[in-house]
Order: sequence, then C-alpha cells, then structure tokens
Amino acid sequence: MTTLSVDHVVRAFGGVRAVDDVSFQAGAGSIHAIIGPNGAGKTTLFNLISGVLPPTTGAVRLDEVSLHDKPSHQIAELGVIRTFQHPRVFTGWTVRDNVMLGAHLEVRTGFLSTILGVRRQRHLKALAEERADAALGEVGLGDAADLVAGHLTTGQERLMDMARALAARPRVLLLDEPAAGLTPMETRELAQRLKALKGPDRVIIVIEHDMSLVFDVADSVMVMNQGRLIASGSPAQVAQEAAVREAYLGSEMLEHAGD
Ligand SMILES: Nc1ncnc2c1ncn2[C@@H]1O[C@H](COP(=O)(O)OP(=O)(O)OP(=O)(O)O)[C@@H](O)[C@H]1O
Repeated sequence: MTTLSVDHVVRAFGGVRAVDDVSFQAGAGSIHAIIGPNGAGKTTLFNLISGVLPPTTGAVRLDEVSLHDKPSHQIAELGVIRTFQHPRVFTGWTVRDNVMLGAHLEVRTGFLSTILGVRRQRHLKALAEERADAALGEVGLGDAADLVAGHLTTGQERLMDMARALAARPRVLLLDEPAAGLTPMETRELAQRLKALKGPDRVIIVIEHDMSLVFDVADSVMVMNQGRLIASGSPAQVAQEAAVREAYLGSEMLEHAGD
C-alpha cells in the first residue's frame, strides 16, 4: 500500500517557521484532511511535499523513495500531483486541452518526426485525450470537455484543475482548498466525487477550510496552527481536542463538531 511519510519537516522563512517539525504518515485508501487557521503552514507543507520548496530540515518519502533534493517535475513523475489554491487556466484552450496537460505523455513535434514518429505522436495524443476525458468524467465535467476554458465558473475551474491532476494518474493527490469558490450544492457534489476517488493505490490529502466538507469526507484530520501539527485523528476526535477548539475559537468548526 502506498504511504507518504513526512518526517520532522521544518521550513523557515527568515525567523518564521512556517512549518515547524511536522511528522505524519498518510496511507492510501483514505482521505486525509489538513485544516488550520490562515497562515498555519498548510500550503507551505504542500509545497514541501511536492518539491516546490525544499525543507530547511527533515525528510519526505513516498514508500521507501526519498523525495529529498528531487525537482518538482521528478516528484510529479513519481506520482505526487497537486492542485493549487489559484488554478492555472489557459483561457483560450478547450477544457479537454487544459486537462491533457496533466496526462504527462511525451508528445514530440518537429521536423525530425518520421512516419513512425507521427503515428506514435497520434497514438500518444489519443491516449492523452482518453485520459483527459476519463478524468473530466470523474469530476463531473464530462459535458464541458469541448468548451473554451475561459467560459468556466470559478467552481468549474477548480474541478478542471482537479481533472488535470487526475489525468496524471496520481499515487499521492494533494488538493489545495478544492471547495473554494464552489456553491453549497457544488460542494456537496464534490464530497461525493472525492469519496469516489479513494483507492488502494492512492493517497489523498486535502487542505480545506470548509468544515462541512472536511467532516463529510475525511477519514483522518490533521490540524495545524502556527506551523505545528497540534492534533490528528478522526474528525470527531480532533474536534474534541482542547488545543483545536482554542485555535478555532469563534469559527464555524465548532458548529460541525457534533455532525
Ligand atoms: N515564500 C514565503 N516567504 C516568506 N514567508 C512565507 C512564504 N510562504 C509562506 N510564508 C509564511 O509562512 C506562514 C504559513 O503560510 P501558508 O501559506 O503555508 O499558510 P496556510 O495555512 O496555507 O494559510 P491559508 O489558509 O491562508 O492559505 C505564513 O506566516 C506566511 O506568511
């Protein structure tokens, strides 16, 4: 079973320890949520796992493979794929073409293409289209494949970004605030779709502020505050922790604690 291990990871920016000695293991087959107030270090942690930033100290491993010192494209090739808080959208392209970017297939063009090369190129393109369409189906955007991406709503852009990640066949799927900008109905649909993405070879980690979504989909929850992991466990367990209640005092989390 695929396991992502984060071992005593620290990331400092000057005097600020944005991620401060965080350790956890996330196994496949479950949805792991990371929650915490603004500035807690959640996105920085994703940046460290996906190789966008190197940790100051500490290690990240996918099964037995160390991700240390690997550039982000190599980490992506190993199957660690993320979405962003602000998805990158090529507004003039179709939705399918945007998603095909995630398919990670080598499609070469140029004057050196032989007949065989052209055939291979067509084959790879068809394969990438197939993967893109399957991924769009998984997020419920199958009907939008031929639309120009610039016409999508914010919520649909997020789903398209998720499809782009799925087209890369992730072993570790890192979703940064997938419900941001979604309507309540879209969020409920997203919850169903996220649960359907669970698989024995796929680790899913979701950063999310929408507590109704977290409490609906997460099998385990990690709570960050000021760079540190202050609690982890089942949603019901963490909601009862005094430190968590303090970090979230006055916020909507407590309203969902009894759900
Ligand atoms: N590149 C950077 N340079 C300097 N400081 C940074 C950098 N990136 C993040 N920080 C700081 O690290 C801390 C954690 O930020 P981070 O964005 O990881 O938090 P977050 O939990 O994702 O917040 P949010 O929920 O608002 O997205 C903050 O104090 C932030 O200002």
